[in-house]
Parts: sequence; C-alpha cells; structure tokens
Amino acid sequence: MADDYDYDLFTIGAGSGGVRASRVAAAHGAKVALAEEHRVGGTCVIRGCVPKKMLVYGAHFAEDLEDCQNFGWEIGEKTFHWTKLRDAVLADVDRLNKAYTDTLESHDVEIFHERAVIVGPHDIKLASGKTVTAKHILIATGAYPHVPTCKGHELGITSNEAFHLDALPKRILIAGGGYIANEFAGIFNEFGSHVTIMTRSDQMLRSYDESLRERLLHISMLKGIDFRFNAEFQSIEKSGKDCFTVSMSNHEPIEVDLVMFATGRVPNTKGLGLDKAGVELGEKGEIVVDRFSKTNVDHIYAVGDVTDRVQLTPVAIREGQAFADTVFGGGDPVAVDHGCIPAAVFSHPPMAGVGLTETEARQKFGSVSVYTSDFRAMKNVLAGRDERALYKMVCDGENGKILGIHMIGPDAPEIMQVAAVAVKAGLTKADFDATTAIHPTMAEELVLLR
Ligand SMILES: Cc1cc2nc3c(=O)[nH]c(=O)nc-3n(C[C@H](O)[C@H](O)[C@H](O)COP(=O)(O)OP(=O)(O)OC[C@H]3O[C@@H](n4cnc5c(N)ncnc54)[C@H](O)[C@@H]3O)c2cc1C
Ligand SMILES: NC(=O)c1ccc[n+]([C@@H]2O[C@H](COP(=O)([O-])OP(=O)(O)OC[C@H]3O[C@@H](n4cnc5c(N)ncnc54)[C@H](O)[C@@H]3O)[C@@H](O)[C@H]2O)c1
Repeated sequence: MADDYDYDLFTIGAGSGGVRASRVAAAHGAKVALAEEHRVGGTCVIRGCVPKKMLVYGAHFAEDLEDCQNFGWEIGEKTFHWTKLRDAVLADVDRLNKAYTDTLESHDVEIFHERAVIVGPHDIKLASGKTVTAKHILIATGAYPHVPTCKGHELGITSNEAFHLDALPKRILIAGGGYIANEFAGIFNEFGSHVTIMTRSDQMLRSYDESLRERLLHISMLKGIDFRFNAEFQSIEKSGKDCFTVSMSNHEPIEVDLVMFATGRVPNTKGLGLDKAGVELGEKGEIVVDRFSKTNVDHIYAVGDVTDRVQLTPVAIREGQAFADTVFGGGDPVAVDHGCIPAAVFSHPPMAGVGLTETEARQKFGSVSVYTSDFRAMKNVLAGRDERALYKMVCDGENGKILGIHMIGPDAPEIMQVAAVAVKAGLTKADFDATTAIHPTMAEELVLLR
C-alpha cells in the first residue's frame, strides 16, 4: 500500500493503544512500523495493571492465611519473602513482553526498539539517527508519573520503581489519594509496611460514589493505614542513613523510609516534535483529538493516555482498534463510545463503579431512587473479619432505569464487569428483580436490593 512513503502507518509507543492499533492496521493490509523506547507492552504490561494485580494477589494471602484458621486450617509460622514475589512478577512481565513482541512480529509489524520523534508532517526520526516517512502517524506515547516540585522531590519514587524495590520499607508515605495511592497502600500494608497516605484535597478517589469512598477509608483505617488530608508537600529531607523527614502543610512532619508519589499521570508529549507537524495540544500537554482520535492534522492520530480522555487500558485498546478500523478497515469510521465505562480500584477490599454516582444522578435527574445492600460477606463472617461490603444501585426515579452501580467488597471488580453490561444496555431495577438469584453468593445482593 505504502505509496511514496516508507510505511502506511508509523506508531510511536508500544503500549495498550499502540500495540492494538498496529496489529489491526497490519491485519487490514497496511505496512506498519512501530517505535518503543522502553519495552513492548507499555505501562499496563510492564509497570502498571498486570504486575500491580499480581502484587495485589500476593498481598491478599496475608489475610487469607489469617482467616483460614477459623476454617480449621492450622499453619506454622508465616514468612513473606518480598524478593521472591518481586522476581516471579518480573519474570511474568518478561514473558508478556515477549508475547506482545511476538504478536507484532507475526503480523509483520516492524519494531524499532528506540525512541522516535516527529521531525516533519510525515517524517519520523529514530534515536539511531535513521529517518523514515509514513502516510499516517499514530501517537500512542501514554503518560508518565507527575511528581510535585517540592524541595527534595528527587528522593521519592513513583509506581515505576515500586515494582523493583530491593526491600520493603518499614514505613512508607504515599502521596496522592487516587487509584495508585490506594492500591499500593493496600499492597504495602498487607506486606507489613506502615503506610501513610497524604493527599492535598479533603477526599480520595473523587470519581467514585461517596458512600463507597467512606467505606474504603473506614476499612483502610481499621487495617492500620493512616491518612493525612489537605496536605501539600513542603519538603523531603534525608534524616538518617535510610530515612526521610517529610514536611507538609496542616500536619506534623513525618519520618518514613520511603516516599512514593502517586499524584496523577501527565500526557507524554514533551520533546516529541509535535510542533514540527503542527499538532495542537491542550492545557495539560495532552493531544487534542476528535471522536475518531484524529488530531487537527488530517493524517496524524493519537490514542490512549496521551489524549487524557480516560486513562484506562481497555479504553486505550478500544481507541487503537477504532483508529485502525477507521483508517485501514475500508468501512465506515468507528468512534469509541466513552460513556458508561466501568472501572475498579484494586484496593483491599476492592471497589468498582459504573455510571453515575448518587450525587451526580441527583444533580442531573433530580428524582432518583437509591437501593443499597450493606452486608458482611459469608466468608468474612466465619473468618471473624469485621469488614462490611456495600452495594448501591442508583436509578432514575421516573422509570427505574439504572443510572449507576457501585460496589465495595470481595471480588467487586469481577462482579461489576457483568453488572456493567446491564447498565450499558439500559436495563431497569425491575429487570434485576426479575432475575433469580444464585445462592449463596455476594453478587445475588444485586438482584435482591430493596
Ligand atoms: C501503576 C499503574 C497501575 C495501573 N492499573 C491499571 C488497571 O488496573 N486497569 C487499567 O485499566 N488501567 C490501569 N493503569 C492505566 C493503564 O496502564 C494505562 O491507561 C494504559 O497503559 C495506557 O495505554 P497507552 O497505550 O495510552 O500508553 P502506555 O501503555 O503508557 O504506552 C506508551 C508507550 O510509549 C512509549 N513511548 C513514549 N514516548 C516514546 C517515544 N518518543 N518513542 C518511542 N516510544 C515511546 C513508552 O515507553 C510506553 O511503552 C495503571 C497505570 C499505572 C501506572
Ligand atoms: N485500577 C485502575 O484502573 C487504575 C490503577 C492505577 C492507575 N490507573 C489510571 O492511572 C491514572 C493515574 O493514577 P494516579 O493514582 O496517579 O492518579 P489519580 O488521578 O487517580 O490520583 C491522583 C491523586 O493525587 C492527588 N494529588 C495531586 N497532586 C498532589 C500533591 N502535590 N500532593 C498530594 N496529593 C496530590 C490528587 O488530589 C489525586 O487524589 C488514574 O487516573 C487511572 O486512570 C487506573
């Protein structure tokens, strides 16, 4: 296909969005090349969702090993070896990295294992100095961790480094009240570190339903995690061989062994040469795109975190697929529907949500009906674990249409994935009521809500 260009498509970034787009474009018959400056697989596979979830599993054994005793199991002394888990996780990351590379190669996508930047409307320069041309360019460079610019910020780590630690910290301060902060707080806490979360606002996980956020905060505190709200960094100073004193507004200084920043992720557009092609950026440096992921330049597209629409892997994948189908599929253009996206926080316990929170629904619809189930999972009862789950369904007060479902409790993300189908399909509370329960499960609470 490649006309006067070296390639039909050149993709910058082999993460969730870039890999899917390149593979599908190649399957549609396009001549495709891709550049990756770090490792094929990107954030999700190499230093995000996947290794994080494995650590979550590893961490959960701490509670399982405690709880199993009420189920009749007697176990000897428990010892946790962080480096054993770390190395197993990193080995699986290597496996996935290879699997993603193989998939691209088997689809004849040419991979450049180096940084690429744009040097002209159709021109890409690789770190080796080689310059290539492409009819279409896809920017899928993701995002990088934001680090506040306080004195001593260079002494802290981000989630990128958390997967490679040589030893677990005895005391860790995690800055940020979002996804990464709450997930890693659970992980480190279960492994025995003392965790303090500090966040500059008075809330955490702002996009989730208020009742669930309160429940997570309550349970996290019961588990021993400390929280400091309305706290802005002032400084981080070394106060011993391996420890730091962190000063912050509105609170006493705290001494810890590790500081981790989880304060959001910034679209990765710096130094990419987008000005050379005239690509428009938004206020946060994100690439501005239309609903087909097209930039203001006709042949340049962008998908995933770099566009700062919804920073989630399945969204980046969908955007990559839609881009490839639109440009190379030969059919009608395909836009990604960004409405009603389910999401989960893999905290301890996890929480998940889809659609409008109660507050959002009240603001938008006025008349809403809210149904809740506040219960202790059967397993927690026998385990003697005083941890209650909370499910909430928010419906349109006029016709019963479900506007949102929100859950915190064991396996909430697994249950939510299926419940989200019903919400996306526009089902009503009556449809849930008409469905027979599977007993005994936690999910049955969803069809028994009063
Ligand atoms: C700790 C953590 C946990 C997460 N957990 C979840 C989760 O559980 N569920 C979920 O849905 N999402 C999760 N996310 C978010 C998810 O990882 C991202 O939304 C997703 O990876 C975005 O995909 P992407 O293709 O836009 O970018 P990325 O996957 O970040 O890929 C971009 C790639 O581009 C490369 N690159 C950048 N610039 C250049 C250049 N100039 N030349 C060559 N290569 C370049 C980078 O090295 C990178 O590999 C998590 C993120 C983090 C950090
Ligand atoms: N389970 C998942 O799906 C999952 C997991 C991890 C990450 N992610 C994605 O990655 C993105 C980035 O995650 P994240 O947790 O870094 O960001 P986030 O946007 O979820 O949370 C950032 C938090 O940091 C706080 N903050 C910002 N600056 C601060 C400062 N100077 N001091 C103290 N607190 C500060 C903010 O108030 C906010 O609470 C998420 O938005 C999400 O889209 C998803």
